[in-house]
Amino acid sequence: MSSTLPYAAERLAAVTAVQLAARATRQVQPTQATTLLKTDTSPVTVADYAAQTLVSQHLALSFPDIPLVAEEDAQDLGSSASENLRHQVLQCVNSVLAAPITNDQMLKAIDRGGHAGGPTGKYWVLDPVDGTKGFLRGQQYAICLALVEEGQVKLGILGCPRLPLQGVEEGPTTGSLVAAVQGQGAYQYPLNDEEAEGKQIHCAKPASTADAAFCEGVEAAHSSHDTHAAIAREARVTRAPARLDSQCKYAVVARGDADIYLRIPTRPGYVEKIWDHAAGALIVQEAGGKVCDVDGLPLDFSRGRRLEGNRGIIATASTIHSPILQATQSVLAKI
Ligand SMILES: Nc1ncnc2c1ncn2[C@@H]1O[C@H](COP(=O)(O)OS(=O)(=O)O)[C@@H](OP(=O)(O)O)[C@H]1O
Ligand SMILES: [Mg+2]
Repeated sequence: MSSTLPYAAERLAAVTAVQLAARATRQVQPTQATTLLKTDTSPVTVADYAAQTLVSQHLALSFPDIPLVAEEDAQDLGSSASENLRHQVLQCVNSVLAAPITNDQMLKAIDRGGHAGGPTGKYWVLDPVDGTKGFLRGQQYAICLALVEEGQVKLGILGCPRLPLQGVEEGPTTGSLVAAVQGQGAYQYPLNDEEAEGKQIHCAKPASTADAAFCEGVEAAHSSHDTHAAIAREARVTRAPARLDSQCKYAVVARGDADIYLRIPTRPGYVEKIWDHAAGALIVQEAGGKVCDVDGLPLDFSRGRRLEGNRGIIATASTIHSPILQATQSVLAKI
């Protein structure tokens, strides 16, 4: 891609950062990954901290003045009880760096991620290991990085180490990297193959919802499988859903391996985090798809670290967007 295109320098730095982080996470054995439970009881592992360190550090080299909104902070890692974990994270980080960093540099890099987000300026948005539960099960996860400017997502990268270049099935793979810049389309590459020619990807164009394939998260606590099934019945979707962790769901919709990603909240009160959606939503839109919340509103990334103005997520091929939104609203009206 020509270096004169808008956001070319940011894209290059972001892709390299994600590749570096993906290489580090691949060295962590999921079943033996040292894991902490955060205050919200969600898990965080050596891979999450290593990936956040590497992405934050790499971005700061080229763009020291662009702040970072990222999922993790170094508070738990800094405590004396976490010395063993801290040591493992530093080892993992330094195993992929030509010039090793120190413990203090690692903690500082992680804590660069505390930016508040919001409607003005430029900031990076990072989920270092999205789908941590999938990572721990040996299933899908993704390193997700976006650039937001004046509240709009301009750039999105998904590094998906366990996602084959085609299809939604698990299997031995070198992984996929999917990238989009606003107005420039969405592209896919083999993960970690810098030389490879990118392939432009597009959402499928199913003629009707009856031909459509939908996907959803694995964890029933993160979105309501029952409500998704009711929406599928209402919209006459006949195929069983594929279940995948992480923003790999956006990637498979963007390349036409699925047509619908539903994420309907299981309980009132959960507000989605911007790092769980920024990169993926742009990628689906740049592949020709549509993304909105259950009220049909565009996702508003300008409201801070969470999507304060939205409820749930619907990402679909554009040909079936309206019937899926209608079916969602009709089902939710009856609950
Ligand atoms: N209650 C609830 N509702 C909705 N979302 C929640 C909820 N709790 C957590 N999270 C966030 O879900 C992120 C993982 O999403 P997934 O799509 O991978 O979920 S699933 O496991 O496949 O169902 C996960 O991201 P990671 O922590 O990066 O894995 C969380 O940010
Ligand atoms: Mg996440």
